[in-house]
Amino acid sequence: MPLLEVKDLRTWFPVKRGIFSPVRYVKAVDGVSFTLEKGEVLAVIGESGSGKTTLGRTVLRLIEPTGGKIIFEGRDITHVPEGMLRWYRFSTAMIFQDPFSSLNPYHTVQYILEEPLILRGVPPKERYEQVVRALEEVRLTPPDDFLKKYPHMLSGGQRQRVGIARALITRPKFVVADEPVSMLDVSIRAEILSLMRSLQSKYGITMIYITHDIATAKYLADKILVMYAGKMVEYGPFKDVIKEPLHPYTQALIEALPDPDPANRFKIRKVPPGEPPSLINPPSGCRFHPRCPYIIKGKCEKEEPKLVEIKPGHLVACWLY
Ligand SMILES: Nc1ncnc2c1ncn2[C@@H]1O[C@H](COP(=O)(O)OP(=O)(O)OP(=O)(O)O)[C@@H](O)[C@H]1O
Repeated sequence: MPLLEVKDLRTWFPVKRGIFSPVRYVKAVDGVSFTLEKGEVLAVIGESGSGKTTLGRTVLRLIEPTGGKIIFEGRDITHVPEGMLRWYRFSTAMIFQDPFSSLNPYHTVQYILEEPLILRGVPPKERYEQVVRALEEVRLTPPDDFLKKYPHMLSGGQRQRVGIARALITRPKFVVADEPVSMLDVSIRAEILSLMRSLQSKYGITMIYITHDIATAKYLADKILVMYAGKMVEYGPFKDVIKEPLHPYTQALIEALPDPDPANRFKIRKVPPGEPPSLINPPSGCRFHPRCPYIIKGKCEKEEPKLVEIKPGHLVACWLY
């Protein structure tokens, strides 16, 4: 049994312009499906506004889904009321993008780490021991140097280590990490991602890693799900997708990676120009068609492509296949 199954998930936000105008929807997540076995990491990739954060928050049931199903450990939790979600809250955690605003500035590191344990009724002595161990695990050592500090006394990287320690201190089974390194200095990103990978594999945590930067996914991802304008356009094992990206959008994301070879620096790349489309009024047919270099006129702008399995576990939604 997979740890997490997400089927045709939809999260639409109603928007109303005036009293008499009809309600329209921002279709932030529009038909996303994937499966995660225990200990697997799924990277969710896409440009800003493609619905990645909404997907992560919906799966954590921080946003009410509009449709589809979320099944965790075989239990359908899609619309379970908050009062009955305690066990799910205790099994899950989130690592946030912004380590500057996600930690309470008035609390010490010790309290920030203790708080989730207090909520779970862990006695004080055990709490202290777990906090010290958590600081050691995220390499904030010696722990005594950090216990009494406040977030503003730490660097960005140190704060994100506290954020990771806080998310993992309760040993969650499933974690959503939303752009955890995008606000950090480039020089420390790899270190933080490697730390996350080592803790994730040590504790067999199942994880969704959200990023707009496909290059950072290599540190963590077993699988990859590429989102464009609320839709999943490609999904499969990380190695297969990177080696042979099928969707023109995935190909563009991979080509847009900085090339370490200076000889290739001035090579013209196939990055499709333009902006991600509006989610209130998305393009007809394939949502990517206005930017696609391989558009099939008369088809792509009219009919929406369905996901098809090209190789075992490797799916793409594109009329080229
Ligand atoms: N509560 C809300 N009400 C209305 N629209 C929303 C709400 N939350 C998100 N949206 C819209 O949903 C779309 C997807 O947003 P989301 O934050 O999920 O994208 P993202 O891919 O995570 O982008 P980013 O990387 O910029 O966070 C955006 O158009 C956003 O404006």
